[in-house]
Amino acid sequence: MLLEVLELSKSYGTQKVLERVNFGLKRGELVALMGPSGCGKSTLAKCIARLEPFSGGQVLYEQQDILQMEQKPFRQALQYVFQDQLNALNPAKKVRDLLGSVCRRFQTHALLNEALEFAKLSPKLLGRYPRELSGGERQRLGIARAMLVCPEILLLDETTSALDKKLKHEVMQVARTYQQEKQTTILFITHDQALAKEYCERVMQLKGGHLL
Ligand SMILES: Nc1ncnc2c1ncn2[C@@H]1O[C@H](COP(=O)(O)OP(=O)(O)OP(=O)(O)O)[C@@H](O)[C@H]1O
Repeated sequence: MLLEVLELSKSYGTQKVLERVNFGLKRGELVALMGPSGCGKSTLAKCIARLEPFSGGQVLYEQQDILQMEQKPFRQALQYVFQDQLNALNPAKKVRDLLGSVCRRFQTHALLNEALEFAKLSPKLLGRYPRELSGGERQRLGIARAMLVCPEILLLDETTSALDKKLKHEVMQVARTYQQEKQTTILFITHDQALAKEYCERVMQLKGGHLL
């Protein structure tokens, strides 16, 4: 297993959101995480991405406890793409700089064109601010930024929910091509059962704090 979630529990105050959740992700898998609104899907992804502390259990990446990993190798291993890209992207930076800062940080300039192509983003958009993009373009920009890091694991949190049918499929095709070519492991959080069935190898259901 590339990633193992063991007995993961998480509460916000007195509200128990996740109770002893267990699952594993193999290298190169595209897996959907579904469940009713508010059941804890984003919370689970954020715990795995170290964006939320968890109350119990462990997450192992290649058998290492993620909480023991240094920040840089951890970010290199795992990228989380937020649901709300308008808030996730720095509004003062143009697309070129938003992508460039990732390239500089990870010295992967050669990947810029590849990421643009993968994400079906026109180079014409490089001079625009995030607010000057459509919702779909912003979502794809979020994915392109994460791709530039070349992570082993991508967590896509409802990256298609605000999009129309055609764009949903475009985003999923981008994700699946990337997964197949790079053997990236993708956890795709969605409410869209048809999309999950069409693109994902398996579907996990979260309900009442447990995986069914
Ligand atoms: N920072 C927070 N502080 C307190 N409670 C929170 C916080 N974040 C989420 N919650 C609560 O935890 C529960 C799970 O939220 P979460 O966002 O993980 O659900 P979700 O399954 O991703 O929902 P959705 O499908 O609607 O996006 C909800 O009851 C939510 O109100």
